[in-house]
Amino acid sequence: MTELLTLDRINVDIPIGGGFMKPATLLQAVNDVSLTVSTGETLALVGESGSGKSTLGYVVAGLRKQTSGTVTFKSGRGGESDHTPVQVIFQDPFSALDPRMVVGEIVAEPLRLKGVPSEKRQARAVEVLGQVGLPPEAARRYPHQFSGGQRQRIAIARALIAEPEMIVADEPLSALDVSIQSQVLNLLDDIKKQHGISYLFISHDLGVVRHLADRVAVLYLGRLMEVAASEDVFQTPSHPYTQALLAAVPRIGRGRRKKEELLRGEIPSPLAPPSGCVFHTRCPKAQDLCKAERPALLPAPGRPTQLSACHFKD
Ligand SMILES: Nc1ncnc2c1ncn2[C@@H]1O[C@H](COP(=O)(O)OP(=O)(O)OP(=O)(O)O)[C@@H](O)[C@H]1O
Repeated sequence: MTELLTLDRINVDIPIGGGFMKPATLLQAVNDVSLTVSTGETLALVGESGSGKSTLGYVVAGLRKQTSGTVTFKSGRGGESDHTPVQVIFQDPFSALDPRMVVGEIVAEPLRLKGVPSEKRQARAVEVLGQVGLPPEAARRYPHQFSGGQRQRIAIARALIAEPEMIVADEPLSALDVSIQSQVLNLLDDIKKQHGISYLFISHDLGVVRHLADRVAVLYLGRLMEVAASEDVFQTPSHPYTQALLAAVPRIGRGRRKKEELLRGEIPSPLAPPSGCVFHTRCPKAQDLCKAERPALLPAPGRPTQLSACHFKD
């Protein structure tokens, strides 16, 4: 597989507070993140709230500028330039759709911006609505006339019409009823197979991630803790933080372990991240070295493709 997206040492620092003669404090929302996503691959970004998943997704989608580091796309479409490489699907499909426009116009909006004539736009809109399981009449209705799951389908159609090579999906299922989530999940899976699109899939739901992701990147306080194939992350997690995240997921027959057995204390303030390994304040394996030195993201023992940023990894 060829690498479609390469992130090289991405940092996003957000200035907080400050004022006249008073410097702002820099919040390191994303810190030194390097990752690749191949053509047709789904990379999931996981981690607790505030770990920097959305901020990194916005950088990939071009919605936010990184403070330093580079984002490179290598299109698999050779000489073609008339396409948008990345589209985004957000968590809340209602606020993402303009309530005053009919669905056909909403879906065709990316083509309007490119100057595609109206008739051609509408025909394409009906075509992509069909691809997400909505009838041609949907084009003439308004967003409020649809259910949450249907609205997320409309958002997916709007992303598809631009023929992206990658979709950044930021918690695309979490605002939907549980009964609808698996339908939208299956649709995303089908689209990937049919169109060979890559996903950067942001989710805190590890069950969904296990179903959809080829590889998983685990973030904590803006830093990468572990990056590996999905089955390695779920079957033999290497980093103590990944192990704690997985152990907190209830499984049939064995329940959920107590949170305090897994993660000590609260997540530290991102404005004052711990020294060395940022996870050391909550880690059951932490030793003096962890306070002093930041561990590099390196292969786990005997597992060359499973990268883990821990001095004492399994
Ligand atoms: N515009 C902003 N102003 C101030 N702080 C911000 C801003 N955007 C992000 N942050 C901070 O950056 C850090 C990373 O936030 P981000 O939303 O990327 O995390 P996340 O993992 O996506 O969390 P969630 O799952 O809650 O969406 C957090 O500490 C957040 O408070």
